[in-house]
Amino acid sequence: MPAKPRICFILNPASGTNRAQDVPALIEQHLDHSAVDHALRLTAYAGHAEEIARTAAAEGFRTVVAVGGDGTVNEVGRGLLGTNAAMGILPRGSGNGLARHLEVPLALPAAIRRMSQPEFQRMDVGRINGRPFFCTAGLGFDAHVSKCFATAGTRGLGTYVRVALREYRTFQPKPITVTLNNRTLTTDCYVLAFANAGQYGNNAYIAPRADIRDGLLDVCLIDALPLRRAVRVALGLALGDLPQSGAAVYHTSRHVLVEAVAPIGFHVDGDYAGEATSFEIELLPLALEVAV
Ligand SMILES: Nc1ncnc2c1ncn2[C@@H]1O[C@H](COP(=O)(O)OP(=O)(O)OP(=O)(O)O)[C@@H](O)[C@H]1O
Repeated sequence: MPAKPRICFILNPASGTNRAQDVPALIEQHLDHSAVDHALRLTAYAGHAEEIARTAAAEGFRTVVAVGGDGTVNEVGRGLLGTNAAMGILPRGSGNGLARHLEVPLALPAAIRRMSQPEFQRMDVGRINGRPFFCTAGLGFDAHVSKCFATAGTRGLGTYVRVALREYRTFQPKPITVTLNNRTLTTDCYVLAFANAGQYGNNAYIAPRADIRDGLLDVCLIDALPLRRAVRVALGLALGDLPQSGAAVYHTSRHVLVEAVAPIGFHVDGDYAGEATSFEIELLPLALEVAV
């Protein structure tokens, strides 16, 4: 009898707002143990999931599952790039942008059952200044909010909205030069988002037309955000019609360069990543296999 495929679940106990869920018991109960063997490993610190994922791939696990939110997905995905293992997701974060884009069930029992007999597909991967991202990366206000969110004490959509409203009162855009598709554009950067998948998480659609397998990033530019436009952007994020609203400008590209006079903060899959004055954003076509 051929050996059963092996799945390694990597659980980030710090992810999400509902930490009481008993993930090991749910896996015992809902995984089809006649179809797959599994291991469960816990992260002990930020960045640990990348190491565990790389080791699991080297040990021959067919699928390595990020049990957490987009931060955990980013770490596991980073660890799996260039390996033969596919990434699965059990969504347990507060936003779950990539899981929602890939239509992974948000209820853990259903997501676990699906891992017993997944469908394997490949997806594109983005990179900003050498750091891989799987869902979105960006400069400006969204990065600033992710920095404030990290120290807000609570998580979830409510905290995110509260922090964004507070910071909106004082945030100032910065001048940048953007080069893409053989064109150079001088503009202000309130938000410059690079979307591999369509949403930030929580069904906030920054680039609803993004296709994770098209070999292109959807680039969304908002140069200024006066109140009326801010209301339209918020509605556009919620309704998924931001491209049609006229409140943001869109491009698609495989390679983008950004130069700024003053340092600008950036985020990688929703986690604040520091400041820089030069950015190179690239797309790696179909660089990761996913189990969905
Ligand atoms: N054992 C740990 N202790 C503390 N932090 C950890 C641990 N393991 C991972 N982390 C960090 O926890 C952070 C939050 O995780 P994650 O992004 O998965 O959840 P989330 O923020 O609730 O979800 P989302 O990104 O979907 O909103 C990640 O940046 C990750 O590096």
